[in-house]
Amino acid sequence: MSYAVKEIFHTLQGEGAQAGRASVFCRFAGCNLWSGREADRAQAVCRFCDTDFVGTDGTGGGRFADAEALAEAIAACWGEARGRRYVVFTGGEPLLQLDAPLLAAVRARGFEAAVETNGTQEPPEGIDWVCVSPKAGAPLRLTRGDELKLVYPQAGLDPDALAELDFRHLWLQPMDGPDRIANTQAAVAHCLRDARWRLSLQTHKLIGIP
Ligand SMILES: C[S@@+](CC[C@H](N)C(=O)[O-])C[C@H]1O[C@@H](n2cnc3c(N)ncnc32)[C@H](O)[C@@H]1O
Ligand SMILES: Nc1nc2[nH]cc(C(=O)O)c2c(=O)[nH]1
Ligand code: SF4
Ligand SMILES: [Mg+2]
Repeated sequence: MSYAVKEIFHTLQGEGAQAGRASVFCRFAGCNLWSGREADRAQAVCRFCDTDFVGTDGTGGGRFADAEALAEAIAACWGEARGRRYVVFTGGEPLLQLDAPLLAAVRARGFEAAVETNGTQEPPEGIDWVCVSPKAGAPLRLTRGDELKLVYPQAGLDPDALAELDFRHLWLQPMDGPDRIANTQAAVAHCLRDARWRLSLQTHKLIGIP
């Protein structure tokens, strides 16, 4: 299968339990919950997205003919850095494209693989770290994983119900946008009310890295 990739970049994971970890981000093009066009945002299922995932024109992006070609680009992006190699597949919605051959190809190059997903799709076997971020109005099919990251607040998503699912870490991530400050205060207040949840800040935005 070929892959449409918006961008590939080397940075620190900014969010969740792996925050601060050097990572190659492979951002796939396309999502099932929004076209990515601003004109469609108000009608989309997911309306608060902070990401441009349209096309293949970003840094290191392109159309990759097969898993070997994409894994080579990911390995080249990591370069000669020391320590455990780590790739985060995101998007867009990565589970529309991530498949067993690509996981095998990055593993063969020494990578552990993580995914950031909206939870509407079943993942292939063999992902080392699964982060699910459910979206109000979208079917949640993936109800287990390593971390659940709830962008907060979202009308129609009940933290109490989500806390019962099978995840090792539960995060509230304040929704970025015009209400970021109020959303952050609300997330802090919820973490104080219910210590099952911890606060996930988008630390890469705070320090101005990708
Ligand atoms: C751009 S999404 C791509 C992966 C996948 N489609 C998903 O939604 O999980 C990456 C992460 O950013 C989060 N996110 C998107 N827009 C956000 C916003 N405005 N504020 C805070 N987090 C946001 C998502 O919930 C997800 O955890
Ligand atoms: N540094 C950094 N950390 C991230 N964690 C999840 C991200 C994403 O867009 O999926 C992201 C991102 O875009 N940049
Ligand atoms: S599901 Fe993820 S990529 Fe798709 S629009 Fe929502 S936040 Fe953006
Ligand atoms: Mg991001």
